[in-house]
Amino acid sequence: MTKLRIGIAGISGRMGQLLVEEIAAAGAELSGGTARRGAAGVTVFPDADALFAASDVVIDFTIAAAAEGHAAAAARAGKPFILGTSGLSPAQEAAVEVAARSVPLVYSSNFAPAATVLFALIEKFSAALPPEQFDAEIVEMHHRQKVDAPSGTAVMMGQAVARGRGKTLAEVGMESGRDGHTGPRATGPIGFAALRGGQVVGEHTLLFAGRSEHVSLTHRSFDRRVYATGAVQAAVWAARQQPGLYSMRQVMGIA
Ligand SMILES: NC(=O)C1=CN([C@@H]2O[C@H](COP(=O)(O)OP(=O)(O)OC[C@H]3O[C@@H](n4cnc5c(N)ncnc54)[C@H](OP(=O)(O)O)[C@@H]3O)[C@@H](O)[C@H]2O)C=CC1
Ligand SMILES: O=C(O)C1=N[C@H](C(=O)O)C[C@H](O)C1
Repeated sequence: MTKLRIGIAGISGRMGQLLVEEIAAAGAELSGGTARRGAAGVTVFPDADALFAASDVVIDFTIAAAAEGHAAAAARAGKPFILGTSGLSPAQEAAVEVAARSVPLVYSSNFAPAATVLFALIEKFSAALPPEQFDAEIVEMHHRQKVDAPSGTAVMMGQAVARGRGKTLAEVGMESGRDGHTGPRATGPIGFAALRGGQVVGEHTLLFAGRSEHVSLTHRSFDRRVYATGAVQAAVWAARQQPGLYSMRQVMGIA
């Protein structure tokens, strides 16, 4: 049986290096990757088009500015695409949605299984805890190298809170990085705070703060390999799908 050939955009990165190992562990074949300064021991292609030509599926953990072009390259090649990069702007996400009209595209800012389950739970909590009674606040902490804030996972948590309340995140609003004379907290918007320091892999807490009680939901990653395992699982799954934009919840079969 021929092995699934998986390529990695950003093969030299923290996630890219772990993906090399997880692709082998899954019994798939590494086609190679892209890396602007090269990478030892793997095939490095000159650009994304060459990477897609040599791959059955490509996984992207790069930066937002590059991810949009990689999604377009997926559409040109007609190959499934797994997008883990966070921090995309609304315009960049719109470009990803366009690409997903012609190829299977799994997009998630967190491929860890327990985080994926948590998004589903958050919707249920939020549907039962109305904004007039419970303020939703999200606090995240990451390693000092992280370049985007709030994290993609924090945004996905916010989206899940909004969905549970029958709205989009844009409709409920985000209050990010409060500073100075902010006035009292508004009813409805979701608060976001980002801490950066050391080598924290990823910690996220969603707090529902009511007048007389609080409930908080926390996810902690101790090893970023958990994301690489999930992304490879998504790649194997996407290779069998029709074109469309998919979530990790769909990959895992979580309603
Ligand atoms: N969805 C999830 O589960 C997870 C998502 N992430 C996200 O994945 C992304 C990458 O994280 P991480 O691996 O820690 O980051 P790194 O900085 O370690 O790696 C980023 C990679 O992107 C490449 N890159 C940078 N700029 C460009 C560019 N302009 N064009 C092409 N490639 C580029 C770099 O390669 P080079 O410089 O060699 O070209 C490098 O290999 C982040 O957005 C992060 O938030 C991280 C963990 C889990
Ligand atoms: O940059 C990281 O490291 C991580 N990024 C993702 C995010 O932005 O949520 C996932 C995880 O938190 C690690």
